[in-house]
Amino acid sequence: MEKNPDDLAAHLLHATANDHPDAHLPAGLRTPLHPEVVDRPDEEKIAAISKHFRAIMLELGLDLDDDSLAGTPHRVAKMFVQEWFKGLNPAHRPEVRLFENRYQYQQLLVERDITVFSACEHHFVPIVGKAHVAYLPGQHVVGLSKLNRVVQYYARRPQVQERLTRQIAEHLRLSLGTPDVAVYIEADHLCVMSRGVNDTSSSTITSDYSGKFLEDNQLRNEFLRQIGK
Ligand SMILES: Nc1nc2c(ncn2[C@@H]2O[C@H](COP(=O)(O)OP(=O)(O)OP(=O)(O)O)[C@@H](O)[C@H]2O)c(=O)[nH]1
Ligand SMILES: [Zn+2]
Repeated sequence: MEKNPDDLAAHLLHATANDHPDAHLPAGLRTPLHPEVVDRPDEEKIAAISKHFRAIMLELGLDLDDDSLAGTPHRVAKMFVQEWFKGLNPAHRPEVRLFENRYQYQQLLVERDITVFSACEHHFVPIVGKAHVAYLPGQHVVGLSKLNRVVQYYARRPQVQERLTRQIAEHLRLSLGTPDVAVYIEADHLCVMSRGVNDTSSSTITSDYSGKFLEDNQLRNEFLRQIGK
């Protein structure tokens, strides 16, 4: 039985300010958030982060009066709030628009090579990679760009790749109203490449298969073939 794709939209519509922004996801998949800070306006967050980052730069011994460095605390704060971590703000959660599947397209649909820019939550350095997502349409098809937008929404947070993969898969299952979803992410972690073990050649692969992708090896292999694996 297909779940009504309006369920997620209805839930989000009725979510109150006190709800966790990931309240639609199972508890273990929610990004750990501090309840009092989530609702602060962007301008307040940028001002506070800017102040703290300035202190970090001073501790490093940098001259904040230098004309090239003077604006850096504000630049970094703006980048964190409005770009790198914009997925922490539920105002940026994409609306997943569905269309009636009048043409009865029922084969595999793959959106491949979706750019992933994220950040490792342990070291706050970039995770860069590609996501490949697929689903089997039922009564509805999704506007293609919404698949990219869902990936980007969850990527633009401090992350671990496993949770990112599972959040995307769960969100797609809910919003598409089908369990037949596959998510595959391959990414380079700057925390592994540029420090610690300093390994510039290893990369990390994660995947999430559900519904027919779990039951049907042929379908899963076709997905993997289509993404060049
Ligand atoms: N499971 C998982 N681990 C990650 C991810 N990104 C980074 N890590 C790891 O998080 C771990 C943090 O381990 P710690 O031992 O606390 O940190 P550390 O001393 O900086 O570790 P090293 O990187 O080994 O120097 C490291 O092993 C990282 O490689 C991710 O997406 N998933
Ligand atoms: Zn890291």
